[in-house]
Amino acid sequence: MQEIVDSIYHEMRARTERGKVANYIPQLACVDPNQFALTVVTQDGQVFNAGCAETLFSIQSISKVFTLTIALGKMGDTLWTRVGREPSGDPFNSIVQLEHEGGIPRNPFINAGAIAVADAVMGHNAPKETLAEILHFVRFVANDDSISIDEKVAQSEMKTGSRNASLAHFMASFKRLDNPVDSVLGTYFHHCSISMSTEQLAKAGMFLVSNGTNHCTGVRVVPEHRARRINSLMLMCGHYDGSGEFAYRVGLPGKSGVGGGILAIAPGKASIAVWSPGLDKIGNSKLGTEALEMLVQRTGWSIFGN
Ligand SMILES: NC(=O)CC[C@H](N)C(=O)O
Repeated sequence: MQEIVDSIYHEMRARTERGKVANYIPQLACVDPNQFALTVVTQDGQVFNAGCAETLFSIQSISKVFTLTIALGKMGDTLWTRVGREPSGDPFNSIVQLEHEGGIPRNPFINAGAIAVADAVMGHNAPKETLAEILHFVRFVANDDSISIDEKVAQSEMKTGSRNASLAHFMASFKRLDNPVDSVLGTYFHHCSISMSTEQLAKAGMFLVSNGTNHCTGVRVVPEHRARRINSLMLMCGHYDGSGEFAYRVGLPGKSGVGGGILAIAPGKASIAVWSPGLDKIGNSKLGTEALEMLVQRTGWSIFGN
C-alpha cells in the first residue's frame, strides 16, 4: 500500500495542470496550489501517508458529513422533513430549486441543505454551544483533540457570504429555519472552517468504513444502517453536480470541499483523504479526483468492482 500511495504522490507532483484555488473566499485564495497530500487508513487501522499529510487545510464542505451524522443522531428520520436526499444536478451554491420545492433543499451536502442541517443541529442552542458540540464530535471520530476552527477563514467566509445568506433568508421566508438566520449562518461558516490534515480526516472517516464502528478506536459511532445511508448520500450527492462523474471515475462514496480536500470511503477496506487545493470547474479538487481514480484502479476498491 505504501508503494501505491507513494507512486500516486510522485505522479501528482509532476502535474502542471492543477486547477484553480477557490477565490470567492479570500482566505482560501492565498493557499499554495502546489501542495498535495494523500492518506489511506485501512480497516485494521494502518496509516499510509504521502506528501504533506500533516499540513492543516480548510475542510469546508467535508464538514457536512459530520454535521449530517450529528443531526441524524439527534433527530433520526425526522431530519428528512427538512431536507431531501436526491442529487441536485445543480452547483453547490444554487438557489433555483429552492423556490419550486418550497424551501426544502434537495440534499444535506449542497449549501442550502447544509444550512438546514446546521439549523437542525442547533436545536435551541446558541452557535457557540453548537460549534463546541460539532468540534467535540469531529475530535471524537478522529480521536484527536487538537482539531480546531480557523477563525480567519470563518471571518473571510462571513464577509463574502452573500450567496449563503441569500439561501438562508430564502429558506427562512418559507419558515424552514428554527433559529435566526445570522446564528445559523455563523454556525455554518464556522463548521466549514474546521482545519484538518489528510491524516486526521482519513481517521475521522473510519466509522464509515466498518458499518459505523471505528476500528482504530474500537468505538461504535453510529448504528450500521446509518453508516450505510450516509455512504449512499455521499455517493449520490457528495460532489454536487459532479457526483455522477465522480461515481463513474472513482466509484466510492466521497465528499469534497472547496478547500481542495476529498474524503472517500471504501466500505470494508479503507478511509482515504486527499488534498490538492486546485479545483475543477465544478469546485471539486482536480488532482484529488485524479489521485483517487488511480488509487481505485490500483487497489480494485471501487464499490462497483474492478
Ligand atoms: N463546496 C464547498 O466546500 C462550499 C463550502 C463553503 N463554505 C461555502 O459555503 O461556499
